[in-house]
This record gives sequence, structure tokens and C-alpha cells, in this order.
Amino acid sequence: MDQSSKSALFEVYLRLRPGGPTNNSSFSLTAPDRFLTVEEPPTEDAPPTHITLNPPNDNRRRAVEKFAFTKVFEEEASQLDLFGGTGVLPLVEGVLGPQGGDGRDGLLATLGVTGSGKTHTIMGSKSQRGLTQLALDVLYRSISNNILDPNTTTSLHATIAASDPSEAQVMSAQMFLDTMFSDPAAPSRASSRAPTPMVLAGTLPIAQCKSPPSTCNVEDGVLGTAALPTVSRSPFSNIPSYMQSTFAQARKYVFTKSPLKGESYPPPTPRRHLLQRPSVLPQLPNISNVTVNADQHAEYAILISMYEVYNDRIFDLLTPALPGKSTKEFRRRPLLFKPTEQSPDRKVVAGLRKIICGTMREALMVLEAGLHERRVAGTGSNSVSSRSHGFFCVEVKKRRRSRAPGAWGGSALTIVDLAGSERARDAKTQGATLQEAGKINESLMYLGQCLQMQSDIGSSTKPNLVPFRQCKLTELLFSNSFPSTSTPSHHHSSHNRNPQKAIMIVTADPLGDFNATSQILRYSALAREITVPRIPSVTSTILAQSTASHYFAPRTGRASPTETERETMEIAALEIARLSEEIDGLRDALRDEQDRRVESDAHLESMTDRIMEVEMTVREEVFAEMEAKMQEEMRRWKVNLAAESDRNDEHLDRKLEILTKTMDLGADEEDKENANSGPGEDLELENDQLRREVAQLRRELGSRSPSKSQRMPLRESRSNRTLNDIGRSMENLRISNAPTPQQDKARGGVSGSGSPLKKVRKFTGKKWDMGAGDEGDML
Ligand SMILES: Nc1ncnc2c1ncn2[C@@H]1O[C@H](COP(=O)(O)OP(=O)(O)OP(=O)(O)O)[C@@H](O)[C@H]1O
Repeated sequence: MDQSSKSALFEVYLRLRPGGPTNNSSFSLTAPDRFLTVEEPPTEDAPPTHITLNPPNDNRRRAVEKFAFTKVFEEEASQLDLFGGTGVLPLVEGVLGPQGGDGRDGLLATLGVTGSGKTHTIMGSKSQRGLTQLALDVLYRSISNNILDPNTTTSLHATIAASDPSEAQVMSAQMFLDTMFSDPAAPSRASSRAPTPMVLAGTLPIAQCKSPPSTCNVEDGVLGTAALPTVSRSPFSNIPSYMQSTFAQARKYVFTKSPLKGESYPPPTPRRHLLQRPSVLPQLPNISNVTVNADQHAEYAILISMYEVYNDRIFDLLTPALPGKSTKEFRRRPLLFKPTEQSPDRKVVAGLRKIICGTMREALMVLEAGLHERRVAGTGSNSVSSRSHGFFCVEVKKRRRSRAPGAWGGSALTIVDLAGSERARDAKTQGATLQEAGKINESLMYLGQCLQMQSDIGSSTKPNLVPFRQCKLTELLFSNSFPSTSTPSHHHSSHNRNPQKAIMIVTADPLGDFNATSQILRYSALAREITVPRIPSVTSTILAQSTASHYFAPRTGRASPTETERETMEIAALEIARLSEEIDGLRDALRDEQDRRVESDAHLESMTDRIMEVEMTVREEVFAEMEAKMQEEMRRWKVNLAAESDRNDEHLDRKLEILTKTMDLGADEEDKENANSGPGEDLELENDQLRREVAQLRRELGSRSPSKSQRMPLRESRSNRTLNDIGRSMENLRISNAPTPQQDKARGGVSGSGSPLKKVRKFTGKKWDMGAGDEGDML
């Protein structure tokens, strides 16, 4: 395997994590198989550079892969071995620019599966310092004679703030630390979500809170959110002498939280919980004898800034979250990576808070404060897992040492603790953390693409070929990788910037997740070789596919025909491995999907049954209610009908009674008249006519009111009798036609002087009318 094609933009080292119980390994009675072996170096003196990945013995046809790195650090390698053997020292020296000029930007990053030891390597542990602390140590010691003391150099703050191209809030370390940390004599319970190795003393409960009562929040049992330390001394007690003149303004900042117009000094942001000042810092490994060259003709100042890339957005880690206006929720404002007025040709993270640190201790304290802010959430894979990509920037400001010092220039050392890649399935995460895992994996995939591409082109002069603008992470990591011309507006001159020197330390757990580790190594290794165990018959088909070369482009330059064949076979084998893995994944997904389908079908069925049951019940209830209402209505209607019918009968009876009485009266009158006058033929005729009318009337009554037919006999007998009486009366009428005045009087209500016959007719007509009207009412 040719390793000459080593990465042009990154040196890539591999560090293996020592075995032992890990958070990410699920409980198992059998020890996990080691899938990674380190190849023997060709000579005894040479460090190992190659490793082999042996896939686990399962059904999948996976190739044995061999990877090459700049150097491989095995499990027993110490932090000091890493520090001395990974090129961190040249990186620091490059930033200091011992030969004059601005120096060269340096980037140190760790990449690996979650839990593989990235944070341990870069930030250290409780007893061992990481590469960050060691780099700071050697940096500060190397410029100890040239570094400016911010407490005594009056113009330092102002000149640095003026020269900063990134619209930063430049602040002295003392001011910043006073707003972040409580007095050592007043320990708080503030706890870091990302416990860092530097804080040896634990956090204290409220019972141990020795600060004045005003700073203790009784409700939640932690130090109050009233930000400024109302502890034993004023937050301004440490204001350096040169700033005493602006003390009043600074005080105003603190209490109004808004900077004065035109003022460059930023207000310290109030904190919710003050952190405890670390009392003891780890000292090991000891590198007190190690220094690098610095520019002896220059004076230096160090600015520390920290930010994280979380869900593809940049957040300042040194500006604590502030409560929102509408909601009381603490929110952080995302920052932009953009060109600024003073840096038109080069993107910078704009608006960061930058802290001038005169000593290493101050720098470490700022680091501790930043780590506290870093978003860390426990996941199934690693109980203290970094859920963001953390950036720690050490800007080394440099200017020519003279009575009239020139403008500040310099370079930066950026140390990146990348979030661990993980399988969402393994992480057992939910909701927001699942989204985090997706974003992390996506950004790492883009990083892998950039690493592969930059290896393939083998040149650092073609930025367009490295697709680093796909996400914030790769933009931040690679934008300084190419030579650029910087034109600071206030200089009115342009100067060439050197491309950054970058080191990537890949961490791997040989007993961890094979697939995830293999993927990371494929992305990051400088070269690889594949031993094909068995080429399936589909290989030829796959070989024909040009897409394969898109995914796994050859890493070496031009190849001979046999090499080409071999590479093609490797590509095919890798493609087969990838496809079979994908198929397995899809099969799992399909099985899950089928289970879910069966579940939802059963649910649907039971829901349908339930709906039908409910519908039946409702129908029955409605029907019963309707039935009851109908019965009630029917009963009411019958009662009304009977009452109405009785009323009609009564009415009819009364009418007939009146008619009978009237006819009786008429007959009496007639008798009297007959007594006075002789019989006449006209009266006889009229009598017949009346009989017919009465008969007709009776028929009408009978046909109009069938319900009364049963009563008819009674009425008929009465009517017969009445008719006989009428007949008799008519006979009498023949005798006397005219009533006497006395008879008129005796008749009472019946007035008028017409003949009785006319009256009978009148009643008959009236009765007819009424009968018809009554029937109409009844209907
Ligand atoms: N070289 C090592 N020596 C001893 N312990 C180690 C080493 N590497 C890792 N560990 C331990 O393994 C655990 C996980 O390591 P660490 O937190 O550094 O992983 P990580 O890759 O940073 O994980 P994440 O990406 O989730 O943050 C820690 O307890 C750490 O102390």
C-alpha cells in the first residue's frame, strides 16, 4: 500500500483506546472480539503506521480492510506520547511565527466514534492533561519574555479591539472571570454539564453555600440567578489600573446590560449560576522542559475564544445564554461565519467574545467556563457525550517590538473536539437528541467527503475541488486550508496568508462498534487496501457501474493496468460490503415496518368494531326515544280527539234541542192559528216541504258524522218523536198562522214578527252551516 499519497491538508494519526468497561458496550457475558490489529512496522525503529480491520464472523460478506496513517498510537500510548509524536509542537511553533511575519494557522482536531477517546485525548482527564492544556503550556512558556501583560500595558485592550476583524467583544480575562466564577471563599453548587478534568474540587450543595443570603436561591437550592457576584467583593475590584477611568461606564454596563454608544468595552453578561473557581489544575504530564521557538523581535498577546457548532449553527461558548424577551427561557444567539468590513476576503466567526489572557491559568479558566457552556446530553452510547463540535481558538496576536509598535497581526491555533458519530439505533436517543445525532452524522459525512477529496487531488491549491462549503463544520475546518490573499480594509494593503497546518487525531476502540469504526477509518485514512475474501458473481456487474468509483475513488495517482484491475476489484468488494450492509439495514427497517403495519391493522380493526358498537348503541337509544315520543304524542292526540268529539256531540245535541224547542213552539203557535183560521192548501204543501227538509237534514247528519252512528238510534227516536211533534205542530199551524202579541212576548229572545215557518227555515239553515263548520274544525 502506497502511503506517499498522504493527505495534503491533514496529517492523520490514529490512537487506539485501551480496553475495559465502557459506557457504550451493552452488558454481555462474553468479551467482545477485537476486530482491529496493528501491523508490524517494516523496521524495528519505525513507528506502526498500518492497521487491519477484520470483520466479525457473521453472514455478511465483508472485505478485510487495511488502513494507513501517519502514525498509529496503540492502547498503551500516554498523553505525552501523543503530544510529542503528533506534530503539535511544530503546530504551536508555526503559530508563533519564529521567522517573523504573521505565522501559520494551526488546526488540531479529533475524530472518532462516540466514546472512542476524543475528549480524553484533546482535553485530558482529571489526572492527565490533554493536548490543549499541553499546547497552552508550551505556548505561554515559549513567549514568556515577549507576552504583554494586559494589567500594565495600557493600550493593549484598545489596540487589540481596534485591530480585530471579526466584530468581536474583546474583554480582559479578569473582568470575564469575575462574572463567570464565584469567589473561591464562596463556593457555589454550579455544576458543569461537561465535567472537565481541570476542576478537581466538586461542586457544593446549598448547605455549604457560604455566600451572603442574597445570592442563594432558596427555591431551587442553588445560587441565585442574580448574576453579578454579590459575594464578598465588588465585581470591579479586579479592574486593572488602566481601566479605572472607565470604571463608572463599566459599572453602568453591568447594571443596564447595554453597551454605551461608541464604547468598545463589552458588558460582562450576567450568569445564572456562578461557577466554582478551580483550585487545583492537573500538572501531568510535566513538560516544563519543552519550549518552541518564538519571534524574539515581536511582542505577543493571547486572545481566547470558544464556540460550538450545534445543529449546523455556531454559538459562542463564552457568552452565556440570556433570557428571551417574551419567554423566560434562556436563549443563545447563533453567530455568522462571514466576511466582515475588516476582513472582506476571509470569512470569520463574527461577534464572538474574545478574552485577553495574560497567563496560562487565565486561559485554562476561560476554557473551563467555555466547556461548562458546551452542550452535552447523555445518550445511550456515552453517558457524557459531546453533542456538538467544540472549537477552542487561541489567537496569537503579534506585532513588531519597538517604541512605536506596528499593527497587530498573527495567527490562530484552533483545537476542535468533534462530536462522536454514532448510529441513531445504538444511541437509543429520542426527539431533539435524535435530531442532534442526525446533524452530527451528516456533518461528519461531509467532513469525510472533504478528507477523501483532498487526499485524492493530492494538492492544497485547489479549494474548489474540496466540497467544504456543504456545512458549517467543514467550512470552519477547511476555509483556512488554502492560500489566500487577505486585504484588511484599514491597512489598504494585501498580504498572502499561508494555508493552515492541520493535524487530525482519529480515535478508535478496537472492541467497539465495527461498522462505525470502519466507516470513520475509511473517511480519514491516508491510504487503504482491501483483501477480498470471496468475489461474488455480481462483481462484474458492479465493476461496470461507474457510480462505484464515485463513492470510492482511488487514492493513488495514475495506476498501471494491473493496479487498475486490483483497485477495481477493491472498489467492487467495498461496494459489495456497503450494499450488503445497506440490504441488512433495509431488511431490518422492512421488518420493523411490517411489525408496525400489523400493529396498526389490528388497531384499525378494533377501532372499526368499537365504532360499530357505538353506532348500534346510539341507534337503539334514538329509536327508543322516538318510540316513546310517538306513543306520548299518540296518546295526547287520542285524548284531544275524544274531547273534541264529545264537545261536538254536545254542541249538536244542544242545537237539536234548540231546534226541537223551536219547532214545538212553532207547533203551538200553529195550533193556535189553526184554531182561528181554516185549513189551507198552501200550508199543507209547506208542511210536506218541511218534512222533506228535516229528512234531508237527518240524512246529512248521518253521513257527515259516522262516529255518531251509534248514537243515532237514540237521536233518531228523539228525532222521530220530534218530527211527529213537528207534524202535529204543522197541523196546528194550519189553524192559526199569526201569533198573538202575548205569544211573541212569551217567546223571549226570539224576536221578529215573521211566520214560524220562516223561523224554522232559518234555524235549519243555521244548523246546516254550523254542522259544516264543526266538521271542518274536526277535520
Ligand atoms: N486513552 C485512554 N486512556 C484511558 N481512558 C480513556 C482513553 N480514551 C478514552 N478513555 C475513557 O473512555 C471514556 C470515553 O472517552 P471520551 O469521553 O474521551 O470519548 P469521546 O470520543 O470524546 O466521546 P464523545 O464523542 O461521546 O464525547 C472516558 O471515560 C475516558 O476517560
